[in-house]
Amino acid sequence: MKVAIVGASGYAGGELVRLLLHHSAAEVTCVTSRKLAGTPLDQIHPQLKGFTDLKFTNPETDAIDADVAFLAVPHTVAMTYAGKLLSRGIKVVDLSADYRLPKEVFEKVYGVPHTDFFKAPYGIPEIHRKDCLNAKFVSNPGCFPTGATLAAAPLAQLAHTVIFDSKTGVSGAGDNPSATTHYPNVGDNVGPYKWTSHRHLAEMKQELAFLGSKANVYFTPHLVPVNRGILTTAHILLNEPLEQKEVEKLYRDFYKNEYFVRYQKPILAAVRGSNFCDVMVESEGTRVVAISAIDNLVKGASGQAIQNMNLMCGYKENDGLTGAGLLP
Ligand SMILES: NC(=O)C1=CN([C@@H]2O[C@H](COP(=O)(O)OP(=O)(O)OC[C@H]3O[C@@H](n4cnc5c(N)ncnc54)[C@H](OP(=O)(O)O)[C@@H]3O)[C@@H](O)[C@H]2O)C=CC1
Ligand SMILES: CC(=O)N[C@@H](CCC(=O)OP(=O)(O)O)C(=O)O
Repeated sequence: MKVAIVGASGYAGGELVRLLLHHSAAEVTCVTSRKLAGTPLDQIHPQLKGFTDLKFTNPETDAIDADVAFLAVPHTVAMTYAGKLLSRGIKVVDLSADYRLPKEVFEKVYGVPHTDFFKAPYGIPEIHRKDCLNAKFVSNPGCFPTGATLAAAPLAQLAHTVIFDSKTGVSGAGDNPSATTHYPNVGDNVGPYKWTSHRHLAEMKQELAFLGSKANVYFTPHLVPVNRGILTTAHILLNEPLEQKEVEKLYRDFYKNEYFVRYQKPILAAVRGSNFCDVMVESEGTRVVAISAIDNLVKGASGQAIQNMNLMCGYKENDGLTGAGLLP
């Protein structure tokens, strides 16, 4: 199966190539970058030296010859590629935010018009597996909403308030340097940002509502000096108290058939490089603290995108994704 990656010079694109090396059937045949057309991929992603001879090409949709294309480009860019690729019979997984929300919500949150909207499955397979199976297009979720939704899902219907507090690694900001990601500003520091207004809040609200929740949902992200990973602490305020063993059973049951969600103490460094989401809960009556850890570039982006490709194309859901994390 031929795979194209549009936006392969970025972090998510590089991670797609790395992970797909382990897939039983997928072969990456096209990697695009406008700025680096003609440059060998391994000059930009030296971790891939010896694994590929691919060179970057310009992302002209007519020239992309593939069975599946991943769009690892910024939001508002993906919408200029998705429809054209689909009309040529190419299945598409979009890693950007362009198809995660209804049109009017997207336009409000992102402050731009959507120029090619269509409805798409929201690719957290643990929540929307049926919609992703055999789909021609899947919208891959945001990194924060993935960790947050998986932390709160089993209690969604029993809560009146859910407060997500996340710590994220710097690779979440992509490979374009900025004052925020400048080392002296990040190192030895914890930086809250968009305290009450992060664009991912809309996805979190959407997913908890989909799970039947009527809870008020709040979210504050923090930048921490690590390259990869998101640790989310969910404060889940319940309508009625629940004992520890009841809450734990709810989580274990909810995820009992899920390969990628493990009920164990979440350690940020231990999921790095893997597609696992580790989650654990502690109850103090009407407040439950649920904590999840994911790698933002894997379960939060490229790994989950491959999980979705597997569902769309009929491969085992964990094909290419069985690698363990790293610790330390
Ligand atoms: N980093 C993360 O943790 C996560 C990222 N995502 C999403 O994945 C997508 C990629 O993210 P990331 O890899 O971090 O981003 P980067 O900024 O690291 O890379 C972006 C890529 O898109 C290409 N690109 C940019 N503009 C255009 C354009 N107009 N047309 C075609 N290609 C373009 C760039 O190459 P060139 O400019 O040379 O063409 C580059 O290859 C984004 O939508 C991001 O929001 C989702 C979840 C987590
Ligand atoms: C550290 C950092 O800046 N993280 C990014 C989110 C990561 C991401 O890529 O999310 P999208 O797919 O929705 O773009 C942010 O807070 O906007």
